[in-house]
Amino acid sequence: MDALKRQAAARALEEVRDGMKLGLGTGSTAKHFVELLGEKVQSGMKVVGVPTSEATRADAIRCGVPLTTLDEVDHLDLTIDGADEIDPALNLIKGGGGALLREKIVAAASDRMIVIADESKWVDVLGRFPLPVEVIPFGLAATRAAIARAFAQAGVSGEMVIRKGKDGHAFVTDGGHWIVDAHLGRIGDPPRLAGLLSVIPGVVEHGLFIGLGTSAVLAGANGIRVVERR
Ligand SMILES: O=C[C@H](O)[C@H](O)[C@H](O)COP(=O)(O)O
Repeated sequence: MDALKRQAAARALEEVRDGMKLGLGTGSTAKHFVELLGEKVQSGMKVVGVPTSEATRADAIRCGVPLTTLDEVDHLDLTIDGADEIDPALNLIKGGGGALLREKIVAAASDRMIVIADESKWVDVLGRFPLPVEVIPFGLAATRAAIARAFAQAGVSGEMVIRKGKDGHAFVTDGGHWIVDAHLGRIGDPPRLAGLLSVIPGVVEHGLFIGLGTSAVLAGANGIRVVERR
């Protein structure tokens, strides 16, 4: 599996050109990309990256990839990031690693987003992977009730679980928020659910990425395929 992730990362690297401003994703697949990009930088390629998490920032520094911020540059040429699920419309579930908020800000500031993954992430319908919803701890019971109402309106339902860290306490994101993982099974209309969740005051962001992925690089036992968003 790890070899497939690296193959997808290597294929995406072929799209990187000298002088590009890049969004650097988070997770085990994106980490391969950062490492391979670091090798290119060592051999002379000039790029600059905006990391989507503190973990990726540390990886990029370790690999010698020059970094900037979205305060210093207001737009990026290309973001390369992993995903937890990808559907045929290139709607995504992201946030398995808790980085969805910065990932979405960075992807939205990019001209293109290439999603890199092994084939196991490709699904007909999103939802088997629990949907991460990043929330403010204040007023959480009220926010959960509002999320449940949004689920009902979108025709989905399922258990909501507050994500725990390794220490057994609530997992805290880089932004200082908590994550509710919603076990929905099947999300029939991802854009509708995304819209309903986005207007809930206590919801900071959710893991549905709609219209952000421009292509997906999928590595499987039979090779690599590239899917462009129609
Ligand atoms: O918050 C984490 C990110 O959305 C990751 O891109 C996603 O969870 C996929 O990670 P991995 O490449 O480790 O499966």
